[in-house]
Amino acid sequence: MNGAVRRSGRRAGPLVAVGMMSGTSLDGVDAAVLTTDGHRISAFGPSRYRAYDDNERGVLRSALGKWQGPEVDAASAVVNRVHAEVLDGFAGLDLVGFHGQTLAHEPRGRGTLQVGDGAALAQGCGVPVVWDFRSDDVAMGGEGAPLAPFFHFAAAKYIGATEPLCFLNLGGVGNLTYVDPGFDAPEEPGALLAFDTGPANAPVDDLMSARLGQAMDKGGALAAQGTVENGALELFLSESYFARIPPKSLDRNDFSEMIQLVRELSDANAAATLTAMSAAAVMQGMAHCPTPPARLLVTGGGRHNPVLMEMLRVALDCPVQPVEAVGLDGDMLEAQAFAFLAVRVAHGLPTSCPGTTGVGAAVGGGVISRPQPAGTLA
Ligand SMILES: Nc1ncnc2c1ncn2[C@@H]1O[C@H](COP(=O)(O)OP(=O)(O)OP(=O)(O)O)[C@@H](O)[C@H]1O
Ligand SMILES: CC(=O)N[C@H]1[C@@H]2OC[C@@H](O2)[C@@H](O)[C@@H]1O[C@H](C)C(=O)O
Repeated sequence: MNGAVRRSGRRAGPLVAVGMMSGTSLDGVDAAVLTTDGHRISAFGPSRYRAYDDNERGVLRSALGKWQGPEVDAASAVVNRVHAEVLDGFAGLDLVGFHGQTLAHEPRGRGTLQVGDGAALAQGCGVPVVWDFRSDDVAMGGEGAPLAPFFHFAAAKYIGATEPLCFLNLGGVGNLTYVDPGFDAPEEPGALLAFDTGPANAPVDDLMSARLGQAMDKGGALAAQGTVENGALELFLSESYFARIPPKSLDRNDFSEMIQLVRELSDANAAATLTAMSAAAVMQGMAHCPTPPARLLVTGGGRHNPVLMEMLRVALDCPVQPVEAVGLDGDMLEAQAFAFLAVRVAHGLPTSCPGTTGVGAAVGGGVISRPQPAGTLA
């Protein structure tokens, strides 16, 4: 283990970290290796994906929105087991960044809950694990999300961006980061503005699951056959969330009643309308950017949906491209973000700031669990 893992605040050397993310889509676990000193990305490493099987996904789904109880314990056990399995495929690591699975998120209420036990994971793999990334930010008045923006800042520097640009993650929920790469550090006021745009793939996934027993609208094939119902779209856009000044964040199921807005529509028209809602939420979000960005780089599973991507291209004034256009991996960007954030936590650096979560001052969240030597465990 590299001795730099401490909350020192001084500039420490690069570490090899793996980040592991189980997102709101409940599709599976992404894991990706990154070498970084917490400021600069030195190198990207190997990555792995492990899909949840139907049984595991069912266990996670039944625990969504719950804070405790047997469903939460069962979900936690699935998360622990699958992450330990994924981690087994990596070698030569200094550190693990373990996001866990968000089950509930109410930053202005009961808090935020990501299940998964980082201490047990550290004991199992023999490498320090950084986890519970969001709680400190929420405790200090922040939204606790999104947290990828500090990584987006480093990614903008990595690709040599000189003008302000946006990253858009289209996961179950959508989140947007405006980055001004002219600043030296992500926590400088003005360097970042970030927030959740609204629901992204979750409503279409839920529709496909409820009506057709399928996990997603693959390639936007169903939406492509449908027509957008503008009345439902307007009702959706009248939600007060869209006018709220960012930073702001969402729980996966905050907009779950959207399905009701399309209940009278055919499968194809419902898919087209829900897809248009996700795109419209992004358009509303883009209006909050302090200056027009030079480009919108799209990451997350939604970039594989050509109908959604075309809706964004038609609606926005700037080029809309998958992050692959600048050499990044849009399936692994969030996992890489939690590798990056783990190193920042280990080096005593902040992981969120007023521009990204609305927290009062820059805060370094996360808990570090180190494996205990044999014989010291109770
Ligand atoms: N080929 C495809 N066609 C259409 N949609 C797709 C395709 N591939 C992935 N998706 C969508 O992307 C979703 C998964 O995206 P992703 O893995 O980025 O989500 P996540 O990381 O779980 O969510 P979040 O970022 O909100 O935590 C799927 O559930 C599906 O809706
Ligand atoms: C509470 C929570 O888990 N939020 C997720 C979710 O998924 C997308 C969006 O909502 C974003 O805010 C966040 O994840 C990403 C990785 C983030 O924190 O940047």
